[in-house]
Amino acid sequence: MSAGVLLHEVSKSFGAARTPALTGVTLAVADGSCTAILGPSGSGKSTILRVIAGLDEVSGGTVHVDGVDVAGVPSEQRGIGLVFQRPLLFPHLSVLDNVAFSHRVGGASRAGSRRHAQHYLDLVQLGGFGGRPIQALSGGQEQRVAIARALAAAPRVLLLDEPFSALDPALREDMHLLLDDVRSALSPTIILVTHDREEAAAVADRIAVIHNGALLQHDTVDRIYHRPASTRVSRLMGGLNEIPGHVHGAMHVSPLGQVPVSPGTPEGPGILVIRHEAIEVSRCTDNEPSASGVVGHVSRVRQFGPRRMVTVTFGDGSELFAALPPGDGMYDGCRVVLTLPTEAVSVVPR
Ligand SMILES: Nc1ncnc2c1ncn2[C@@H]1O[C@H](COP(=O)(O)OP(=O)(O)OP(=O)(O)O)[C@@H](O)[C@H]1O
Repeated sequence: MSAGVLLHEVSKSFGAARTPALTGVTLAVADGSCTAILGPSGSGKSTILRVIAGLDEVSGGTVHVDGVDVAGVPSEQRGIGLVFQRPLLFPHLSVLDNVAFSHRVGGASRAGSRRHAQHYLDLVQLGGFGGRPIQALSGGQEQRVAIARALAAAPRVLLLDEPFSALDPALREDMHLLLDDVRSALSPTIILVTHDREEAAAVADRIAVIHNGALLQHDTVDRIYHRPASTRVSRLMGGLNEIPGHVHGAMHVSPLGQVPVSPGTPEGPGILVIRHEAIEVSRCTDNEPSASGVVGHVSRVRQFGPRRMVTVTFGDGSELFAALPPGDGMYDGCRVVLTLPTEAVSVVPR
C-alpha cells in the first residue's frame, strides 16, 4: 500500500551553516506517483529525502506521509524504503538473505522470509542469483538487489537517492525499465533524486526543480520542459533560447518579430523561452519575410551527440539555437526560416 507525501514550508539548517539547506519547501507527491527531484549539486535534493525519511529533522514546517504528520516518528516506523547511490548491501549475507532481511527482522521464519524475498528477486530479474555472495555481483546487479531489498520491506514510499548514477548508460536504461516494471507491479510512491534531466524525464510523472534549497517548480515532465516558470528552470532543463521582449495581445514582440504565445500569457515585459528541439528549421528560398516563422542566417553548425545544432543570427544580433533535421548537411551560412510551435514557446518574467 503506497502513500502520498506532503512537505509544507519545510526548512532545514545544519548547525552554524550560513545558508539553510532548505527554505520554505512545499511539495505534494501523490500516492502512487513518481516525482524526480532535479537540481545542481548542493541544492538540497538529498536533504529533502532525508527529512522525509526521518534521517534529519526539519528546522521548520511539516512532513506528512499518508496524511499523518511524521514529526517525532522514528525513521524505521515511517514506512519508507531508501536506496542510495552505493547499494550498501550486507557483505556477510547471500543475495537472498539480503532481500529477506527486513522480513526476518520483523519476526518471519527463515523459510518464510526467503520465499518472500524470492518474489522480489524475481521482480528485479535476479531470480536465479539468490545463493550468490554479494561479492559475486556486478554494480548493476547490486543495485537491483538493493531495490529488491527496499521493496521487500513493503514501503509505502520508496526514496531513491541517485541510485543509478554510478552505472553505465546501457545499465541505467535497464534500470529505468526496471522501475517501470516495479511501478506496474506494486505502484509505490517514488521520489527519485537525480541530477540527470533525461533520467528524470524517462522515469518520473513530475519533476521538482530545486535550487539553493528552494523549490522552483513541481510540474509534469512536459510542462517543466515547455512551460518553465523562470529562466532558471528553463536553463536547468537544458533550455538555450531566451529572447527579451514584451507581450501584447497573445503575441511576444521582440527584435525577432511577433511570436504567438498561449492565450492568457500576462501582458508586459517577458522573456520568450523556446525549446531548441521543437524549432523547425527550413531553408528560406526567397528574400521575403516569412508569414509562418522568423528568418535569420545560420552562423554556426555544431555536432551535438547524434544531432546537429545550428546557431541562427538575426538582424539585431540576437541568436536562437535549433536542432537540425537529420540528413541534410548544407546549412552553413544559409538563410533559414524557423517555425516556433506554440506548444514549445512560453514567456517567463524578466
Ligand atoms: N549533515 C550536514 N551537515 C552540514 N551541512 C550539510 C549536511 N548535509 C547537507 N549539508 C549541506 O546542505 C546543502 C544541501 O546538501 P544536499 O546533500 O541536500 O545537496 P544535493 O542537492 O543532494 O547535492 P549533491 O547533488 O551534490 O548530492 C549543501 O550545502 C550541504 O553542504
